[in-house]
Amino acid sequence: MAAADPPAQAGDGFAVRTEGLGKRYGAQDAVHDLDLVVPAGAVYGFLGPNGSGKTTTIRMLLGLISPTTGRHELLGHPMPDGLLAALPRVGSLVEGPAFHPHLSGRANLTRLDAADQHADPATRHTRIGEALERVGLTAAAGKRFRAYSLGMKQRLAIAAALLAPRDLLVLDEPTNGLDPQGTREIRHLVGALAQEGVTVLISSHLLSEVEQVCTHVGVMRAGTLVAQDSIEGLRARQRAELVLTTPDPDRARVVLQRAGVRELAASADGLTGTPGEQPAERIVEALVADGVRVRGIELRTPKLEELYVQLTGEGFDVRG
Ligand SMILES: Nc1ncnc2c1ncn2[C@@H]1O[C@H](COP(=O)(O)OP(=O)(O)OP(=O)(O)O)[C@@H](O)[C@H]1O
Repeated sequence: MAAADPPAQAGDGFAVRTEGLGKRYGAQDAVHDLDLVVPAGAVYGFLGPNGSGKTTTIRMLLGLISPTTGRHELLGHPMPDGLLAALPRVGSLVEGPAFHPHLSGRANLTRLDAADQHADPATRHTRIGEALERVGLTAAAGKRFRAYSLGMKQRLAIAAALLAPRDLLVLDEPTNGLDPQGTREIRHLVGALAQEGVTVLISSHLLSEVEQVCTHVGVMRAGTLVAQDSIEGLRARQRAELVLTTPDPDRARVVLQRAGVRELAASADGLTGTPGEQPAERIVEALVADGVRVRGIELRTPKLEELYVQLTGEGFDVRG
């Protein structure tokens, strides 16, 4: 599969690139002026609350619906003209293939593979065996589809998307409705595919489900892309906060200002502020040297989740 078949060169190193892409339904902009950039080789977490426009975007990217505005490229091919050239290298899980409940996982894949006019019947058995192996369904291959857990069903759908070698895999909410174990399995699978050089675009309304596996994220809010960056880039935007607990806030304020701490604000039991270059231990030294009684000091880096809540204006569901 993709391991033995190196990814074709995506255009300028981008698997997906959109410019001013938009979709209007009546008076509603479901997606507005979208400039999405998915570097080749990335695992791109496409995040946003329900209804923020992720599925509409994915459907436009895959040519399932026509954009109202803008343009986009898929694996370097301008759409829609390059659809036939790009699509064979793109696997997707959007609505999911229709599986037959009474047939086994293997038999379902055989039906799908047989329906693909580009698939060589001579290598079908091997191809299906490899796809099942890849998603960890070899042992359950003979089980009827209806007896599969939701996680197994999702993995079978990914196996179906992997029947041909792919450079790009687009997964729309693949962890939706899965238990933590099923979610971990999908994450593990995405990580393994990325290791093989497959670019993955994975949408989710749950940051916590994709954060560990993503190299890049894009955040949608009400049809607009409100942030797009590498995970490191996003983390770098996070400003640490200094939280000082002291019964001497006035004196502490003077010392902290001198130590380069900005945006000082009174809290119930001390002060908070944004630290400058000085490390925490130097700040403590300075406070103690000036007779400030330090009951507690903490340098807190907000979690990425908090940034997303700010960006989307509403909380993501966070599974505990
Ligand atoms: N065919 C359609 N006709 C009219 N409105 C639509 C259509 N498809 C989507 N929308 C609207 O566009 C907006 C974006 O929907 P979309 O499904 O893309 O969001 P999403 O981020 O994928 O959310 P979810 O996770 O719930 O699927 C929503 O307000 C939705 O109601």
